[in-house]
Formats: sequence, structure tokens, C-alpha cells
Amino acid sequence: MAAGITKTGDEWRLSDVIQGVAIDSRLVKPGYIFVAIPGAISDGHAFVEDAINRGAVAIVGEHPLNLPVPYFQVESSRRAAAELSAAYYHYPSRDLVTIGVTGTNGKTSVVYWLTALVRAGGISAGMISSVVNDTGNRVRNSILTTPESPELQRQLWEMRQNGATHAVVEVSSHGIAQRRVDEIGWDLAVLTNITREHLDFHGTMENYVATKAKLFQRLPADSLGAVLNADNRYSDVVREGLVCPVVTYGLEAGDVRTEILEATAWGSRVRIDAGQGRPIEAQLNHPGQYNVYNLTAAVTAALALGVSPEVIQRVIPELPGVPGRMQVLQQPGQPTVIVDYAHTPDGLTQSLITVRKMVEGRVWLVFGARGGRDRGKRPEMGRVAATLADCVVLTADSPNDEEPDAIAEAIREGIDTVDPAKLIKIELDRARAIHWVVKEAQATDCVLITGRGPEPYQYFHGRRVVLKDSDVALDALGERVRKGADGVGIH
Ligand SMILES: CC(=O)N[C@H]1[C@@H](OP(=O)(O)OP(=O)(O)OC[C@H]2O[C@@H](n3ccc(=O)[nH]c3=O)[C@H](O)[C@@H]2O)O[C@H](CO)[C@@H](O)[C@@H]1O[C@H](C)C(=O)N[C@@H](C)C(=O)N[C@H](CCC(=O)O)C(=O)O
Ligand SMILES: Nc1ncnc2c1ncn2[C@@H]1O[C@H](COP(=O)(O)OP(=O)(O)OP(=O)(O)O)[C@@H](O)[C@H]1O
Repeated sequence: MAAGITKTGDEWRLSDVIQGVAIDSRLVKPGYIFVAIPGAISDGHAFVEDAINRGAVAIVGEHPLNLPVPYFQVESSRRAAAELSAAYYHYPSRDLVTIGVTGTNGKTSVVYWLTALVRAGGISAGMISSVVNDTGNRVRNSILTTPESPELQRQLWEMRQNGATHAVVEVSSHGIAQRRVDEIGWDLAVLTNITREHLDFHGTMENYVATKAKLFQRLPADSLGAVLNADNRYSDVVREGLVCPVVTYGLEAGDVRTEILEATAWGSRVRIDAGQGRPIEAQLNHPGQYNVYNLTAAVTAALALGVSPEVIQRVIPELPGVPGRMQVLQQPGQPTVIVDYAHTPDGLTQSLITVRKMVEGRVWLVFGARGGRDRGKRPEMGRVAATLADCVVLTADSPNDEEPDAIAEAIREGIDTVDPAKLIKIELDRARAIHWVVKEAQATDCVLITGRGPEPYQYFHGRRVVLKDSDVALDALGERVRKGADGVGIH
């Protein structure tokens, strides 16, 4: 057993000598295995020496290398990282019922709600989401939506140590493509929806859908199965060739069908018919039709996991809001300010349609687009903004390594194809943009700030700037109250 590792086929055995697995040399500690990944920006093989200097006792990589420590050459480093991480943590997912939630929009909401439903049903469940990771008695802020495999397996192990029997995991398309979730034996997988996103990474919609589909293809025939959105056209593609049981949900079609009995600006009364027993009837206190879809996905999955309809019906009115999603900031006599995480054309459409119903006045939209991500969606989001908002103020999101004015320009191109007059201002300083709009809006108006939700930082060429949309909006509202403003400016 060289350096405490043996490999037979895909199965790695690690002795107690091994103290951890890392794919980033900067995280290596004495006794670690370092897995060198050829990346898009740099090549992990270039950091092997660094890893050895930090105490790595074995290296795994894809290139032929001659090293002073044992070296394992593999076909896919990412796959090996997942295998090694699972082995190091004694395959925690084998002892957990694991539920993967994927889709373009709504993953975090479904993960939060499904976790709440199963916990209410007496099940001890951990949760991995893009906002927080909750392993049962420890909650950490998330860095990635789906953690890299060493961190993911560690969190699953911690859940098991904390007595969890179930794990609800948000699965991004990056997480699937980069094989972070490879060694998880899924029991149930849920698809929220698929619309345009991440084409910078996946190239085409076809590749994007095929990547999402991989999560479902891994479900065995004896698993709890796949939960698919019958109203989303890509579900048929995802369904092709699946060997597991499939249950569909939707508002227009599906095995589990939801009817909106009454919709108000702030929520919906719904009837969910799963085709057996009395339908569930409850008040969902979150706005928008899209949240009814998220609810139906979570309920369908909860039923598949054995949570009773009675428990589900009782819990629906109490389902928690996800931080930074449709977060409403209100002060009497002031405009309604809403912080939302919409960052795709479909998300922005849903968000604007929903907000439109909440206020009598105009809808002001403050947004930008993240740098280094799908450029093609920018004009599309500009078109959505100009179609559904009354007044648009473009600003910086997190530009990363791009120039904020060039990003704003790309969005403006979309706005111009619909109605250039809707673009009231370009203010690239996001805090100033929010302050300006809150000052200009009338008391009956709504200011919708999208794209960053609860994120605490903006990144400009690696420089980190602290900025939380809700904090800035509250400041702006406070200032308006102090100054006694009553909506001056463009009316
Ligand atoms: C764009 C993208 O997918 N980037 C991912 C990709 O990075 P990369 O190919 O650029 O890697 P690289 O920087 O070239 O480095 C190659 C390897 O060298 C290693 N390295 C690098 C420097 C060093 O000093 N030592 C060292 O060992 C790196 O850790 C890496 O393993 O491979 C890395 C290793 O797996 C990932 O950590 C990294 O995710 C970055 C952090 C990221 O921001 N990813 C985002 C896009 C992401 O995954 N997002 C999804 C959610 C998307 C959504 O729905 O919004 C998520 O699940 O979070
Ligand atoms: N089912 C849905 N359909 C369309 N848009 C949605 C849906 N659910 C949520 N949204 C929009 O997407 C935003 C993000 O929601 P949520 O965080 O639940 O999705 P997500 O898929 O987890 O996104 P991310 O992984 O980027 O966090 C919301 O603020 C809302 O604007």
C-alpha cells in the first residue's frame, strides 16, 4: 500500500495515514492526497510541487509524472477526486437517502422547502444549498452551489455523524459537468425547470440539457426515482432512457397537479392533487406562479419520501423564505423595495410579472449582469426588462474580470430593441444606483433590485467590495424617511 493508498478498478482504499483529499494545492496539509486537475485558467499539475512542499503524501493526475512521492495516473482527475473523497469519508451517501435538486431556476427554493417538509415529517435531514449548508447541528455559508467533491463528501459525512438519515443537495450543472457529485448514490432527483443559462460554459442548450439529464440517468431502477416538471419542455428530453420510476408534476399536466384556487399579490391558495386520497389544500405565503411550481416540486418529492399529506398541508403556510429571494423591504408611506436573485431571462420575467401585481404604481428595475458568465443572456434580459418594467436603471452586478460599462452596454442593446425610453439611467456604482432610484420612486412604486440576492460582495478584477443589496436599500429608505421625500423627479 504505497503511501496508504491502494487502487483496485475504481475502488480506492485509504489507510489511516491519509489525512484528507484536496484539489487545490493551497488547501493541502500534511498527509493529504493532492489531485491535479487540468483547469480552464491554470493546470493543477503545475501545483504538484507546491502540494508536496505542503505535505502531500500522494499525487493523482492525468499526465505522466516522475515524482518523489507515490503518483497515480488516471484518466479523469475530477472523477478520481470524487472517488477518493468518497473513500476518505467512508462513502457517506451509502448511509443516507440522498435527494438531488437541479434545474435552471428555483433549486434553492425547492431545497429549502423540501428540507422543511421532510423535517416536519420527522425525518432528520441535512441540506446543501447555494445559500447555506446545514449538516444538522452546524450551518455554514456556502461558497459554491454544489461544493467540490472533497468538501461535498465531508459535509455528507458530517450529516451522518450528526444523525441525519437524509441529505437534500442542490446540484448545479457545473457540479455535474465537473464531476463533483460523481460518487453520490442518488435515491431521488428533482428537476425544477430548464431555460437559458450558463451557455458560456456548456456552449449549447443541447449540452446544457444533456448535462442536467446525467443526474437522472444515474438513478437506478430500484431508486425512489425522478421528479420532473411536466410543464417544462425539456423534461421529455431528460426522461429519455431513464430506468428509474418517474413522477411528473405541474400546473397544466403531471401526475401531481396543482390548481391555484386564489392568487393574491403576496401568495396563493393551492390545491395539490397527487391522484390518491384527499388533495392537499393550503395557503402558500410566497408570491408568484413560479413559487407554486417550486412548491409542487417540493411536495411531489416529499410525498415520494413518505411524508404524509396531512403534515405537508400543515407546513405549507409556514414554509420559510430563502434569503434574498423576493425579500420585501417596506416602510409605511415609502416605495416597496424588493431584493431578488433573478439572474436569468426566465427568472427576471417571473420576478417582474410577480412584482407588477404587488403595487399600484410603477415598477423600477435596478440590475446588471455578472461578468464572466453567459454573455448571450444579457440582451435577452434587456428585452425582458424593457418589456415588463416601467423604468430601468442599469448598474454593475459583480463584473469579475469584465468591464462594467461593456456589460451594461450589452444589456442596453436588448432594451433598445424594445423601448429605449425605458432606460432611465446607467449608474455603474450599485449603491448609488439603489440610492438614486429609492429617492426618485413614488410611494406607490416598487423598486426591484435583482441579480445578487443575499450576496455580500461584488468583485472587480479580483478586488472585493462589500455590498449587500438589502443593506443599501434599507439605508436608502432610511435616508428618504429622514429627508421626508415624497417621490420627486421623473414621474
Ligand atoms: C468556471 C468554473 O467552472 N471554474 C471551476 C474550474 O476552475 P478552472 O478550470 O478555472 O480551474 P483553474 O483555476 O484553472 O485551476 C485548475 C486546478 O488548479 C488548482 N489550483 C489552482 C491554483 C493554485 O495555486 N493551486 C491549485 O491547486 C485549482 O484548485 C484547480 O483544481 O474548476 C475548479 C476546480 O474544480 C472550480 O473550483 C472552479 O469553480 C469556480 C470557483 C467557480 O466560480 N465556479 C462557478 C462557475 C460554479 O461552479 N458555479 C456553480 C453554480 C452555477 C449557478 O448555477 O449559478 C456552483 O456549483 O457553484
Ligand atoms: N421556478 C422558477 N421559475 C423561474 N424563476 C424562478 C423560479 N424559482 C425562482 N425563480 C427566480 O430565480 C431566482 C433564484 O431562485 P433560487 O435561488 O430558488 O434558484 P436557483 O436555481 O437556486 O438559483 P441559484 O442556483 O443561482 O441560487 C429567484 O429570485 C426568482 O427570481
